[in-house]
Amino acid sequence: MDNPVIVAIDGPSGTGKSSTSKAVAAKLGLSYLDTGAQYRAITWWMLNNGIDVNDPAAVADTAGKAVVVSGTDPLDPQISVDGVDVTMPIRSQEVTAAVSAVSAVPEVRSRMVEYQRAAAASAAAGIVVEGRDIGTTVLPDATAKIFLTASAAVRAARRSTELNGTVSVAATQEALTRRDAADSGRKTSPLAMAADAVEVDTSELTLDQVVDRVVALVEQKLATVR
Ligand SMILES: Nc1ncnc2c1ncn2[C@@H]1O[C@H](COP(=O)(O)OP(=O)(O)OP(=O)(O)O)[C@@H](O)[C@H]1O
Ligand SMILES: Nc1ccn([C@@H]2O[C@H](COP(=O)(O)O)[C@@H](O)[C@H]2O)c(=O)n1
Repeated sequence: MDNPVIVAIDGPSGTGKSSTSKAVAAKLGLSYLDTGAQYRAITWWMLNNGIDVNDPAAVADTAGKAVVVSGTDPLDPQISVDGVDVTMPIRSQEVTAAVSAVSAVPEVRSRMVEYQRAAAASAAAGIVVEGRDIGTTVLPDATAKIFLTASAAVRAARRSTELNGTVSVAATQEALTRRDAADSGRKTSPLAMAADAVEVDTSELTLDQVVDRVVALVEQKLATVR
């Protein structure tokens, strides 16, 4: 039997990782894991339990207490913490503003990485895993590694459209640039492109074009290893 296919899709905020990863997984018949949702879920739990998310010692002390369970169906990705479905609440502005501080704490990362490697190991056909450090740290032996990029202006415009213009493009761009700087600047497994990843700039591409390009890259890789 063929080895499971592991696809790592990393990149800055709003470059299209989730949209692309779900579609690629569905097309290739693979599982799907949104690691950003896991960091958001533990952040939601900390905020909900009155933990000061700007106090790394308090975050580290409580990092092991929450049980995060991620679904891996690309057509219906769900996530829960301590049995509470948090699929929607983890997208709040409050969680988005706090998540980079929580994800920078090494104790949080080591727990999430355990979950992520376990999900990859148990995906029978294989899995598409999206995040910031999948190709560099979590799954360095992935079959294919993609690093999605797009200009900050394009990302902000797309996100603002998604939010029906309720947040201005300028404020959206400022927030995503700040989050990228925090994620790139942290000590433990920062946002970075793996040396053997292929960069795909999505600025001028439709989602369908990005998906086709990523599927082609995975198929090319598989042709060389199988
Ligand atoms: N190629 C594309 N063309 C147009 N819009 C796109 C494209 N890719 C993604 N989008 C849109 O851009 C927005 C951000 O996409 P998505 O949530 O997939 O990015 P992300 O990298 O997972 O973001 P985050 O890092 O914040 O989780 C969504 O509204 C999505 O529909
Ligand atoms: N592998 C990862 C994935 C995410 N993060 C952190 O989570 C935040 C939210 O991620 P989204 O993809 O949902 O936007 C992100 O800003 C990072 O702080 C991470 O550290 N590592």
